[in-house]
Amino acid sequence: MTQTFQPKASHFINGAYVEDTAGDVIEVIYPHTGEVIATLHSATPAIIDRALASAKAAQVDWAKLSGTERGRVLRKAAEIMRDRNHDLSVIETHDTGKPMSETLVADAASGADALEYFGGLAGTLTGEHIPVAGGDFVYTRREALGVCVGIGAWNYPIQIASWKAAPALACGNAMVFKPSEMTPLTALQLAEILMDAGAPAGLFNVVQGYGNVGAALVTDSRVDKVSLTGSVPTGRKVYAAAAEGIRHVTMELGGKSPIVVFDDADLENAVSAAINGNFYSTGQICSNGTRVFVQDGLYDDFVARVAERMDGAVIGDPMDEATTIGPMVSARQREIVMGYIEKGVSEGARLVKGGKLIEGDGFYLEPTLFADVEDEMSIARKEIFGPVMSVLRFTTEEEGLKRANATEFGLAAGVFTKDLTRAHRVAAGFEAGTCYINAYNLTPVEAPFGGSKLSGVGRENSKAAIDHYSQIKTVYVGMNDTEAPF
Ligand SMILES: NC(=O)c1ccc[n+]([C@@H]2O[C@H](COP(=O)([O-])OP(=O)(O)OC[C@H]3O[C@@H](n4cnc5c(N)ncnc54)[C@H](O)[C@@H]3O)[C@@H](O)[C@H]2O)c1
Repeated sequence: MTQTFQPKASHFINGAYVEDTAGDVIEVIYPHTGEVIATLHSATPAIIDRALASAKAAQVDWAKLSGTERGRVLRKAAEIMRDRNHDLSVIETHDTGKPMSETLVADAASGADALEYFGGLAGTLTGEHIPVAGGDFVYTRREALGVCVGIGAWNYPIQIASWKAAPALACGNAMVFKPSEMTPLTALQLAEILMDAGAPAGLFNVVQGYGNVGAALVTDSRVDKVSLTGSVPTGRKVYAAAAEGIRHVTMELGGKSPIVVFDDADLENAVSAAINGNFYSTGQICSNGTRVFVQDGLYDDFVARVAERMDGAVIGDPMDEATTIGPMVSARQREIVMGYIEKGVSEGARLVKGGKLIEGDGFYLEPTLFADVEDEMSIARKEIFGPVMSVLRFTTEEEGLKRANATEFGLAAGVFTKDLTRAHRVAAGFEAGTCYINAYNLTPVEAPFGGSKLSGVGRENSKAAIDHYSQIKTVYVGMNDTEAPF
C-alpha cells in the first residue's frame, strides 16, 4: 500500500491552511502505482479572492522593510528547505514520479539555492543618482510591482515555485502561486517554510486549481505581474489575458532545443550530455536537447554509443535510489509520447532502441532512441516532453547551425566541439535564450534562464530576474527656480 500525502487542506492563505470543498476535486496520483495519494479541491472564487486580498494586504508592510531584512527571511527559508530536503524529495517523488536519485539533488536543493541567492541580493537592490543640466539631478528608486501571480508546470514543482517566489519576495512583492493540478503538494510545503522562516502571513499564498483558476488570477485587477511556466498554447492565453490589464509577464514556455555535435567533439561527453538532455526526469524537461545533430564523421559511433549506454538505465521504483528512470507523470502524458513514437516510426525514422510501453500499474515507457531523423518529421518539430531522443545527421557548420535554428522555439541550444573559435561562433549564432558549450542543461541560479522566440519572454534566476520583479521610479529634483513663459 502506497503512503498517502494528504495535506492539512488544499490551499494556504494568510499564513494558514484553508479548505473549501465546494471546489472541483483534484486527485493526486503516484505515477509509479497509479494510486491516489491525496485529494484536494480546486479554488472557488471565494478562495481566489481571499488569497489575493491577503497578498495585497501583506505586500504593503513587506515592501517597507529594508532589503537586508527581507533577505534574512529568504536565507532562513533556504536553510529550512535544506534541512527538510529528504522529506520534500519524498513528496516530490510521489507527486511527479521522478526518482529519488534526482529529487534529492535537483528539486528542493535548487529551490533552496534560489532562496539563498535572492536573499543575498535583496540588500543590494538600489536605484541610481543621475546628474543633469544646471545642477538638477534625478534619482531612481527600484520598487516592487505589488502582487505577483505564479503559475507552475508539473515537472519541477517546488523548483518552479521557489524560482518565482524568491526574486518576487526579494524585490518586496507578495505572491499568489497556483501549482499545476497534476503536482500540487510541494508548493504548500514552500508556504510553510516561508512562514517558519518569519515571512508575514499573506506574503506567499498557494491556491490549487485547474486552468480556470489560473485564468481567474491573471485577470484580477489586484494583480500586477504574472509569471507562467507552462506550454506555448497556455502561454499565448495567459500573455493575452495579462495584456488586457497591461500586467508585467514572465513566460517560461516549451522548447525543441538542438545539441550540435561536431566530429572533433569528445564522444563520451557529448553522449552523456545527450543522455541527460533527453532522459533525465524521463524526458520531461522544457530545455531538453531533443534534436541531436551529429556531424557525418562521428554519426555512427555516436548513435552506437548512446544505444550502448542506454542499457545502463535503471528503470523502475522511483523510491529506490538506484533507479535512474521513473514513470511519466501521468497516463495521459505517456499516451501523448507513445503517439509521437508511433509517428516517428510511420514517418520513417530508424527506431534504434526502446519505443515500447512497459506494462503494469505505473506510467512507464522505455527510453527511446531514433536515428536518421529528418527535419520535417513530427518528432523533430514538436515538443514531445518524454524520453525520446532524435539524432539527425549534418555535414557543414553552416548547415548544422541553420537547421538547429529552424524551429519556432528558442529555449536552449548546445554545441560540442574542441575548436574554440567554432564553439563561440556557433553559440553566438544560436537563436536561443540559454546556450551551452561542451555542457548541457545545467541551470545554476546565478545564471539567467529563459527562452527566445515562442519559448518565452523574461528571464528567471540571476540578477536579470530582478528587472522582471521590480520597476524603476524616476524622481527629478529641481535645484533651480522654475521658469515659465508667462
Ligand atoms: N521554460 C521553462 O522554464 C519551462 C519549465 C518547465 C516546463 N515548461 C513547459 O511546460 C509544459 C509542460 O507543463 P504543463 O503540461 O503543466 O503545461 P500547461 O501549459 O498545460 O500548464 C501550465 C500551468 O498553466 C495552468 N493553466 C492552464 N490553462 C491556463 C489558463 N488559461 N490560464 C492560466 N493558467 C492556465 C495549468 O493549470 C498549469 O498550472 C511544457 O511545454 C514545458 O516545456 C517550461
